[in-house]
Amino acid sequence: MTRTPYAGPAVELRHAVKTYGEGPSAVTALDDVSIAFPAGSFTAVMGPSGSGKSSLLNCAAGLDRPTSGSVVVDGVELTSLDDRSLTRLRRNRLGFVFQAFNLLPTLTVRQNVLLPQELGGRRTRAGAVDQLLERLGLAERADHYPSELSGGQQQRVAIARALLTEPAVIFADEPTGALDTTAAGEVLALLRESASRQTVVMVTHDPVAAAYADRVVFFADGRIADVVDTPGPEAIATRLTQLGARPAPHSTMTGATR
Ligand SMILES: Nc1ncnc2c1ncn2[C@@H]1O[C@H](COP(=O)(O)OP(=O)(O)OP(=O)(O)O)[C@@H](O)[C@H]1O
Repeated sequence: MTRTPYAGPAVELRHAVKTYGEGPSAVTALDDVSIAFPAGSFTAVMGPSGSGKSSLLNCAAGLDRPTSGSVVVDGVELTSLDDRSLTRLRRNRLGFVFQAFNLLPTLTVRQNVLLPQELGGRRTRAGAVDQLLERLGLAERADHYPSELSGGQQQRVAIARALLTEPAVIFADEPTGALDTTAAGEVLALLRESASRQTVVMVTHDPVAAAYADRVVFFADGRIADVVDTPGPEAIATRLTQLGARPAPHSTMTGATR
């Protein structure tokens, strides 16, 4: 079946509200949030701890459902999908990269990259994994195990795994949180490069990491406090401090930016 390309934003939240709990102890993590992530863009989401970044990511990626409002991903209204269809859309159209690389230690690099496809019972085009590993500088590592790789290499394997299905959107949650400055720079450059084909939405506490994005969305108290196009790390750090965030413990502010 051919799919008509969808011309709208890759991800859009409309009046999204996310409330945890009920009554007086209820917490509003997303307070009427409307935002669109254009196709092919790279957006960093920042804000103080508890400001709603993970809630945004989880709702935008269909890992959680908003209490009210709507989420449209790649032209599909997520709130209208049952759990099975949502899982299928996540598998086929979305990629995920987390701080913990989430690789299986008993599988090689190649097997780790292929695992989601195989679990989903799908075939992979011959040569697709090798091409991807080549592109990500991992060609020599295809038959190695995660314990034989550096942190940066492991995260690149996780990115290869996320890219294999050529998803519409990559959601990254603190992808450089466990990496040193050099490895973080390599991973961020890869995400940047991917953003020409995929849309990337990345939650980070690190102003240097955020400076790789096309724009930074700042959250405070469950609302969007600011959206800034291509700010530098210093401007990002200043805005974060104004919003009440403490400096990130693992910030790579001392390292080079793009
Ligand atoms: N499952 C949950 N149950 C109850 N409250 C929750 C739950 N998840 C998040 N919250 C609350 O919702 C608010 C927003 O949380 P969220 O995790 O989205 O923030 P965050 O910006 O990602 O924070 P951090 O930077 O610390 O990860 C916080 O007050 C948090 O305590």
